[in-house]
Amino acid sequence: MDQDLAFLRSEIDECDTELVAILAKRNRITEQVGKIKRSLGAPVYIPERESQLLAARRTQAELQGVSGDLIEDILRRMMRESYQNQQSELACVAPQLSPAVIVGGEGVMGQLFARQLKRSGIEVRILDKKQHCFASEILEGAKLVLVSVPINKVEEIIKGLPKLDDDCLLVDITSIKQQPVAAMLDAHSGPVLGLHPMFGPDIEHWVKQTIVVCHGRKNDKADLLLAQLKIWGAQLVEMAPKKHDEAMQIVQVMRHLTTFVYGQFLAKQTHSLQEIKDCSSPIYQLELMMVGRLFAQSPELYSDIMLAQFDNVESLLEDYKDIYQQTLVKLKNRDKAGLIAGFSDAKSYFSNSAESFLKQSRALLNKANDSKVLE
Ligand SMILES: O=C(O)C(=O)C[C@]1(C(=O)O)C=C[C@@H](O)C=C1
Repeated sequence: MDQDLAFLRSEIDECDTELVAILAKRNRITEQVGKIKRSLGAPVYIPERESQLLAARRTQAELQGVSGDLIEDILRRMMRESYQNQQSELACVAPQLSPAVIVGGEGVMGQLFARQLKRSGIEVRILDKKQHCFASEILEGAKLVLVSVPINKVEEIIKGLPKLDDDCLLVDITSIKQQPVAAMLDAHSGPVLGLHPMFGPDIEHWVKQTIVVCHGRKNDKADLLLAQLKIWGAQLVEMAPKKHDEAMQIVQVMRHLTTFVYGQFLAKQTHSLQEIKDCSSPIYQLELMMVGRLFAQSPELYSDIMLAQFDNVESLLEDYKDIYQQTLVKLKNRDKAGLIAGFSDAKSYFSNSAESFLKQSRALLNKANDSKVLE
């Protein structure tokens, strides 16, 4: 029996060894594909190719009694490797944006943009506090000026920019959009574009990352930058600055506020994090990670994000407090019907996405469980 087990395990080792060799081969091929795409000016992310490839391999797998979901998981993970290994050198469809200046280019987001522009062959100059005295020289002849500075300094920094050439594209990446876009339109007579990358500096690649686009003063230069972002694989969502800021009040301010309060509440409890984690279901562990994640990031940045829009969220806060209060009352009164009614209100809001949320969260939970190492 022991020998049978040892033999079968050696067969598994052989399969896994072949798998490693195949993955290495696939990586080498996708790297070459990346080089060709660079010279053709093609994007990293080709959704049609991906869906065609996934469908073909799912069918093939199912015919051989292998789960289609398993193959899709593996292939998607491998495609993520492709995105990463293809982004060291990227196609350039906007050489007219060279040289580019990143104002605040020593900050983490500024560096992220600088790296990506350079990988696309665009000359990048950094203008941060250290280079302040040379601002005019650095900005001379710039075709793209990208402002990546803290929210509470953005207007002042835009106002303080020396006059830029009329054909220079002025862009900001602040997480609010109305004031910065207005300030840029005021300070510059050329093309203006507001961007809000919905991701932090720790992304491993740009594919499928969302960037909200707020047009300031449209022209070809702005279109060129958008085309370049698409080459990197970013998903662009166009929105008016006001609409964006209102959405952010919910997505960022209210969300962060809830997480912020909850994290501080947890810190006051007598149970250690380990104890809480040990008796949490996978979904709750994921939630804990999301809460913990906020506190692992820049307190400055998140305080600024909440403060920047706090004056505009008064009515949202009132709504939030009302619902909190009403729920407490229902609980105190043992009002089960009332609680159930609350469920059905929220459920109808989520209804269209309920299925896909369930599927996606199940996949995340499985992944979280897989990555657990038990001693
Ligand atoms: O076919 C390509 O263009 C690739 O870069 C390869 C690949 C893959 O890994 O299969 C990666 C990214 C694309 O979105 C599509 C497919």
